[in-house]
Amino acid sequence: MIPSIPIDKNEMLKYYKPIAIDTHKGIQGHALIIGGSYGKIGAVCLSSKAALKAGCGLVTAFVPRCGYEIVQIAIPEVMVLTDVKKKCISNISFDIQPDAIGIGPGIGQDELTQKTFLKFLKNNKAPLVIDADALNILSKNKAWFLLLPSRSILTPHPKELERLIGEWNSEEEKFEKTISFSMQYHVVVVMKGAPTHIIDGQTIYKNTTGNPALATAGSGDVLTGIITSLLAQGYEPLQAAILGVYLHGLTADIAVPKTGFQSFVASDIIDHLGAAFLSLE
Ligand SMILES: NC(=O)C1=CN([C@@H]2O[C@H](COP(=O)(O)OP(=O)(O)OC[C@H]3O[C@@H](n4cnc5c(N)ncnc54)[C@H](O)[C@@H]3O)[C@@H](O)[C@H]2O)[C@@H](O)CC1
Ligand SMILES: Nc1ncnc2c1ncn2[C@@H]1O[C@H](COP(=O)(O)OP(=O)(O)O)[C@@H](O)[C@H]1O
Ligand SMILES: [Mg+2]
Repeated sequence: MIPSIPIDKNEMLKYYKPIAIDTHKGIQGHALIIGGSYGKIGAVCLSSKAALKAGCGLVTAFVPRCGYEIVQIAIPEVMVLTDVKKKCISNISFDIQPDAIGIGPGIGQDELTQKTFLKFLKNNKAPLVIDADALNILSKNKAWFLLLPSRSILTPHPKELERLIGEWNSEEEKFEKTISFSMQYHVVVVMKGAPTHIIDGQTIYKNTTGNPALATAGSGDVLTGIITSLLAQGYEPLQAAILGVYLHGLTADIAVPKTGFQSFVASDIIDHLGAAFLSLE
């Protein structure tokens, strides 16, 4: 047994900050979600909507041109910026100042996308959540890890983790390698799975919420949106990762008695975020 700290309601109540009575959208956090490619704009819709529903004041999505109408129609509350290219992201450029950026859902691995991702990392100062193909691009270009802001949050599923740290022969070895990785690059690693563990240097946190209903397309894209939102609202990276993973899992625990396991989809996570937050009040 690997010693870990349970992520449960008691732990959450240490971190959770209720919304201030006099807040307004301008100080409630602005999250930017960068992602999407032809056929995978849905990933950005899920992340962006989740970011809003996790409490951000403002959310902007940066997508290829083919995603413009899709995001505007799917989620009118989200602002949209578009790349010059139609089907993939080729030039990440914006004149807003987001409080946190989530990058990767549905972004693909086109050569142009890889190039602009490098340029983005060289210039970026905002706190980051890195997911999906942005992780896969980093795995292919390991020198780029050094460009990540300290305390960036990485959210790999097991296959993405293997691409990042290499194969392991036992659970112990998987944790050892992830701990070394977290310490080497000063990043928080959300090791998604059943259950999800969060690694911050030598400390391991183990989530206690969630169930197999979450084994559904887009479930990780929603998690990226939630964590980016919490980061934009001023939670410290480790707290944003822990609270995000806890709330994400809790939505499935709340929803399953109504939806069953089979018919629970990623949008149900978003729909049950309100109930998950209320359980902390
Ligand atoms: N509606 C959409 O637009 C969607 C877009 N998506 C995007 O699609 C792209 C590809 O993502 P994928 O994750 O499917 O592709 P990957 O190739 O990264 O991962 C799929 C592989 O990982 C393995 N894997 C995944 N979870 C695992 C687990 N818990 N244990 C063991 N093996 C596991 C699978 O068996 C498969 O071999 C990403 O950019 C993602 O954001 C997906 O999130 C699905 C929904
Ligand atoms: N059996 C399970 N029990 C609990 N959580 C699960 C289970 N299967 C998947 N999940 C969760 O669902 C999410 C899946 O993320 P990911 O594989 O990135 O999905 P996608 O890329 O389709 O959005 C992770 O948060 C993971 O922990
Ligand atoms: Mg994913």
